[in-house]
This record gives sequence, C-alpha cells and structure tokens, in this order.
Amino acid sequence: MGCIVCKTAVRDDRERSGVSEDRHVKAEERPSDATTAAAVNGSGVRKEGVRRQRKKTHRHRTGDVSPPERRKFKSNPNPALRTQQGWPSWLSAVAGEAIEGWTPRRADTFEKLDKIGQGTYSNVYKARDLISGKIVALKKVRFDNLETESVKFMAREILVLRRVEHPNVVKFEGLVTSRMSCSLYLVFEYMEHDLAGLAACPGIKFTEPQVKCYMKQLLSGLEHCHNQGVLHRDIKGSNLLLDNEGILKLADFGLAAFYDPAHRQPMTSRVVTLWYRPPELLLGATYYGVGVDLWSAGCILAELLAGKPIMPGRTEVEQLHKIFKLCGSPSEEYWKKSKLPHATIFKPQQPYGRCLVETFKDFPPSALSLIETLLSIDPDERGSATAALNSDFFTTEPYACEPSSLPKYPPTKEMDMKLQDEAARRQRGLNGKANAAGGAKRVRVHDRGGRAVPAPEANAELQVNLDRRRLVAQANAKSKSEKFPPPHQDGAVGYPLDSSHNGPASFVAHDTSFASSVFDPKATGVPFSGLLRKPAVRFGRKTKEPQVAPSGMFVRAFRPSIGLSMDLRNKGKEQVSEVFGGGK
Ligand SMILES: Nc1ncnc2c1ncn2[C@@H]1O[C@H](COP(=O)(O)OP(=O)(O)OP(=O)(O)O)[C@@H](O)[C@H]1O
Repeated sequence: MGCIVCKTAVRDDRERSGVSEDRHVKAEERPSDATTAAAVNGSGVRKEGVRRQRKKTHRHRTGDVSPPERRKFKSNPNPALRTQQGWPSWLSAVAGEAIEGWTPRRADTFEKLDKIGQGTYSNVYKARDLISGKIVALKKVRFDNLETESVKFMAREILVLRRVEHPNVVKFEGLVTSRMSCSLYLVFEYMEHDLAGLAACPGIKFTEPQVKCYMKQLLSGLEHCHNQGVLHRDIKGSNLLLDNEGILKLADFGLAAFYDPAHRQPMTSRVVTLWYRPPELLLGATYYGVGVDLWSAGCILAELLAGKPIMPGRTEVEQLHKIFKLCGSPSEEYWKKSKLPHATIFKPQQPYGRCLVETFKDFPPSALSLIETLLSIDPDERGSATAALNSDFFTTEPYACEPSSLPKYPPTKEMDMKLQDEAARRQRGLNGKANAAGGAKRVRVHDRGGRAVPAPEANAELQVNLDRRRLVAQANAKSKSEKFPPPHQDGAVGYPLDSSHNGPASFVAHDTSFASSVFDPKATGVPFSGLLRKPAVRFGRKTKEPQVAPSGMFVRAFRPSIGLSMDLRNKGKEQVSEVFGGGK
C-alpha cells in the first residue's frame, strides 16, 4: 500500500543525522512512571481477553477477507517478536493484528509544523517528514490511560485503513510511536482542504458540474469501501478532504466497521453525525448496511445544491422529526418489516407525507431523482454507490467537471474556520467592552457556526459511557471515551450486542421550535453559517424541570441523557409517542 513505515534503515538515518527524539516529543506527552508501569502490567494481565477478542474479530471478518489479505493481517502468535519490531508492548498486546508486518516510524523523524485539526479523540498536525521531506498529516491519538477499549478501537481504524486503498480514500502511510509517549500517530498524506471548511468560505457557491465532480468522487470512494466490506459510518463535510488538485478523499475511519452482508452481525446504532444520520439508526437499528453511508451522501448532495444543511437537528428527536417532515414517515409495511427497536416509541399517530420534490423544486431533475433514491426511508431502496454512480445525475449534461478544473482555493479547514470564529468572538468581546464603556448600543453579530452533533456525543447517554467518563474523570485523565461505541454494542469489534443497554434516543428537549419548516434556519434557531457547517449545540442541561418538547409536548428532561433514557424506557412511552403527534 505504498506505506512509509520505517525500515531499519530509517533508524540508522536518524542516528546518522543525530536528531534527538526529545526535540520532537513534548514534556507533557511523557507518561509518568506510574502510567508506564500500569501499562506494562496491564498488557500482561489482559492477554487472555485480547486473544479471545482477536479470535472474535477474526471470525467476524473471515467472510469478506480474501485469502491473501487474511495472510497479510494474520495475527502474529509471538508477542515477544512484535516488541522486538519496535512496537510498545501496550500496543502490540492489544492491537497486534493491526500492526502486523509493519515497523513503526519514530517521532523524531517528523517535525510538527502546525495544528490543523482537532477531533473528539485526536489532534491532527501538519508535519514534515524529515526523511523524505514530504509534508504529511499526523493524527495523534490520545488514549485514556492506555485503556484497552480505546486502543482496540484505534486498532480497528488501522485495520480498516489498511483494507481501503483508493484514489478517493485518504492515503494511510504509516504509524509513528514515540519512545517516551503513550500516544500513537497515524501518518496520512496531507490534504489542504476539507469540504466543510471550503463550503464555509464566504462567496463559494458550487456549480452543478462542480457538485457532480465532488459527488462522483465521494461515491467512488464509498463504492470502494463497500466493496471491501467497510462501512464508513461518519460521512460528513469535515471528513471529506480535498487537495489542491480538486481530488476528494474520504477520511476519518474512526467509526468505520467491517461488515459482511452475507453474515450480518449486530452493530451499534450510535454512529454517524446527527445531521447525516439515517432514520433506521435513530430508530435503533443494529442490523444495517451500506444504506447508512448512502443516506449521508444524499444529505451532502442536497446540501451542496441547497447551500446549507438540509436537516440540522439538535437532538435525536428533532433529527427524526426533520427526517419525517421532509422524507415522510416510514410506511406501515416498513414498520412491520424492519422491527426497529424504537418503533413503538417513535411511530407517529398520523403518517407524514414525503415532500422532497416540492422542497427541492429548483434542483436539476436528475439530482432530485438521485436525492429521492438516497434519502429513501427504507435503506433497501437506497441502492448502492455503484447504482448512484450510474444514475442520470452523472450520465446527463452538464457532466461533472474535471477535478483539476475546480477553482484553487486558499487553505481552508474546518479548524481554520473555528480559529476565525474564536478571533471574531474575542474581537466582539473587545468591542462589547469598548461599547459598554462608551455607553454605545452593542451590535449583535451572529456566530459563524458551531458543530453538528457528532456520533460520539450521541453516545453520551449510554450508561457504560457515563460510568467510564466518571472513572476517567476520577483518574484525572483526558476523556475521549465517548468517541468509541461501547464494544458490547458493536458487533463490528466482535462483542455480542447486549440489548439491555440499548436505550432509546436522547430527549433533552430545549428546542421549542420543532414545527419550523426544513429550510428556515431562523425558525429552528440554529445559527447557520453556510454550507456543510456545524451548528452550535448545547447538551443536557442539568435540570429536572419539565421542558417543552419539540412539538410542544411536555417531556421531562433529566440529568445528562441517561436518566431520561431509562425513564422513558420504563414509563415514558405515552409521552414520547406524543412527540410525533401526527403528520402535517
Ligand atoms: N490527511 C489530512 N490532511 C489534512 N488535514 C487532515 C487530514 N486528516 C484529518 N485532517 C484534519 O483534522 C480534522 C480531524 O481529523 P479526523 O476527522 O480524522 O479526527 P477525529 O478525531 O476522528 O475527528 P471527529 O471527532 O470530528 O470525527 C479533520 O476534520 C481535518 O480537517
């Protein structure tokens, strides 16, 4: 896969160049002795569990791994050998299969240049490879005290990245470990833009051939992933990276999962960023497939043409309601066939009609027809990425433009937009003070935007995550646990799914504007800042006061989400069914 994992020669190079590792490893990255000791001991006692886990994961994958690949990623039975290959024991003990056959690059062979992105559980840096001179992106993955679950999820990301290699998938080039640090860096080719950042640039409005060009690349990347038995499960603008040649690549496989349509396994429904999350996941589906990514792709297509997000929900309830209002509520047949866990809770008393055609009447007909397909309520009707690529949208004029003919943009990242937001806020603060001092009336400036609710935050109400967070907080560690769907909920890492943890969606209801039309940002109260941006979101206020639910119904709000889930599960069905009192 053209990786740049370091060979022994690299270490020799470093020694020859006399570059000291300490120059590149910050003091705060160094674990305390206690942490190191815990990691070493922990890896020892965990071995049996890890072996069992690897077996399960392997069983899960065997259906869709071709024989050569199976050989390539075969687990190394000799942990001592792995350690000799330069991997820290905490990593090789838990993620042996993911790093099999590779040798790590050392941190001191890269020079960090700039922080370019921040994710839920990672920081991303622009860096120079001191050996090749190439500019790369280093994704530094933090671990909660080397918690086994976190390392396993990172291992899954690596396994997925090793499986997918395509011009429209970001190129994974290797791994970097540091002698002193418990973190790990994933090395990627550097991409100058992401679609969310680009779209947020004032004045950028994509033409139809440009939209086709982006969508063609997005669907080609997805087609490849799906053919490789990989679901991305977090398609959104900030995970669609673009280089200066106009090439779009899928990135962030942190929530991706292996799947095999012939041997279906239950997976967590707590994936995909809220605005792009399909109805079946909001309804608690644990058996699903390529349709989840196709729904997100449909949302992106409509967003690119509309110039703003089409369903910017702030809670899962609101999201589902927006979906029903635009795409119609599921048919009786679908409710019966799908047997979705939350069907009784969310089924509206009166069905909602579908109004995609009316809402998007200005869209080109071939685009509308593809959106109709991709935004089908029944995932089986969304087709496949291949079918979408063969649709009229791509085969009728005006055709997709060539990527190289796309305009050259200045570097834009969602991160840049966030920095600009912060600067603007600071400036407003200063202005506010100056105005207050001068007695002048303060001019209100809208925020440029915040964040769509990412899947990890949607996980927050799960008891297992709250428990874990509590533990992490007690240990005074950085928390990223919400990024990882709890393994017992995710068949993709080989654990059985325990339905007792499958609470319904969050009902933290601080939205009083549910009846707003799909395209009225003022009415929804979401501060729009443009295409593919994330809205400001506030989570679970700590109150037990009754709050007005989206449709005007009263739903009790509880301490951050979990209490609410439990309560609704036990006795709140009547309340919830009223949230969807009827279609309009
Ligand atoms: N190869 C790359 N080149 C340039 N920038 C990148 C690259 N990979 C990631 N980034 C930037 O870093 C950001 C965060 O990366 P990524 O999405 O992989 O992290 P994450 O922790 O999984 O994020 P999230 O929690 O938002 O899903 C991206 O939105 C992007 O702007």
